[in-house]
Amino acid sequence: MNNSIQLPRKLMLLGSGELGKEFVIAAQRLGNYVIAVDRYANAPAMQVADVSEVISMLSAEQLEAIVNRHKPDFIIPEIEAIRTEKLLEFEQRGITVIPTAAATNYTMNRDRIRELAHQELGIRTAKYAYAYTLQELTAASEHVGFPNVVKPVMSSSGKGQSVVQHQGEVESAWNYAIANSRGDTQRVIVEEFINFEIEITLLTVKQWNAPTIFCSPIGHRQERGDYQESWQPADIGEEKISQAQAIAKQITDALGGAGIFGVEFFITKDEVIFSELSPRPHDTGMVTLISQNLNEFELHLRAILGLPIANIKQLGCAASAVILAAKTSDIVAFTGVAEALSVPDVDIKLFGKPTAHPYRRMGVALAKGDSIVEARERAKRAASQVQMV
Ligand SMILES: Nc1ncnc2c1ncn2[C@@H]1O[C@H](COP(=O)(O)OP(=O)(O)OP(=O)(O)O)[C@@H](O)[C@H]1O
Ligand SMILES: NCC(=O)N[C@@H]1O[C@H](COP(=O)([O-])[O-])[C@@H](O)[C@H]1O
Ligand SMILES: [Mg+2]
Repeated sequence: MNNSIQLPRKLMLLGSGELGKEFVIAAQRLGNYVIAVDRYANAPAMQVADVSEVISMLSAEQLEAIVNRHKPDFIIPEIEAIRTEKLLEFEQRGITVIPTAAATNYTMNRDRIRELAHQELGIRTAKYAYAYTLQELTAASEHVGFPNVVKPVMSSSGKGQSVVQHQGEVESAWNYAIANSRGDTQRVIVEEFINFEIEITLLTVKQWNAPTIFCSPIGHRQERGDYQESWQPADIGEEKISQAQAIAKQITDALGGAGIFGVEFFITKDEVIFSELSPRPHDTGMVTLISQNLNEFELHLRAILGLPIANIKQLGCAASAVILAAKTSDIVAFTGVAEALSVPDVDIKLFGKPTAHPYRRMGVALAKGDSIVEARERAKRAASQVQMV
């Protein structure tokens, strides 16, 4: 046990959405000082942080200015779209970047992490190819085959992603990907469509001076490349759990550092196929707000600070279902929360995002049940009762 750990610490969070908000709450509960950063004011995590900064996180100069102003002990990325080369510099100056600056660089874009997993570590992934132009995408699609999935190399939550059935749909997939790409790379990845039985997130906790530990697998369902509901535990059998854990260990060891990772897999009848990972809490992992003794945000915090995690206890069948905005609005208000909360073992989190647009995630419903079916049904019903007005 490390008795030399001193609290509070100064944490700078780069990205301040719903995942950051729960992380800040966990950090505040141990009295830490948090600087919440994002591209817009009054972002969810800013509402619970000590101070906030509004900057472009893709700008090296703006990152430099706020790091000099606040002198954090830790820099904790919450999104991918960050000038990660600058994080390498901060790390060299003695600031701890989570999980490491190199890991944030590997996972900023889909191509680097895919090359690490597939080329360097020999991990099974979907067949894939890249393209910089529509012409290249046409050729790459032919190589990968149909149906396939086209995604910008830099994007998240399914932005710019489409399933392509035949050559006639390639051009619109290209245009959609380029229009929704974040950052400055005009590169897309095309992947073989995997007809999986279930997809899971394996929350993997990498610690500085203790073994890597795992949460029980989280099953999820996605639409438009974005998560709609998740549940824990996901029933994939012990053998596939072991296989997924071994892959998650291999790839998180290669990335190094400490913190929680959301490692995503497609599970087919016979195979465990690595998809991608987040070097931070995962959206589908919000179910742990109700399903574990320590949620994914508390686990991330403890791993970062080097605090012990004596046990992770799964508390039984639980589920989450998202609450999405239906239209664009500068006024965010809800009805139906009271109705949703009248059901036992149901909870609602509203993120406090200041504006809405179609499909923007505004909140989440959480539920427990005697079975996964019951927990999912309760979470979905509760989510559908909450309506934006
Ligand atoms: N090759 C594929 N075969 C089948 N389905 C896929 C494939 N790639 C992506 N999907 C579906 O789209 C979802 C989103 O894809 P992916 O995780 O790559 O995107 P993302 O934008 O990084 O999402 P997030 O940031 O929310 O994790 C997957 O969870 C899966 O449901
Ligand atoms: N799949 C990644 C993910 O869920 N990220 C979460 O969504 C926020 C952005 O939301 P916004 O697009 O509504 O601003 C991010 O800040 C993070 O909390
Ligand atoms: Mg994903």
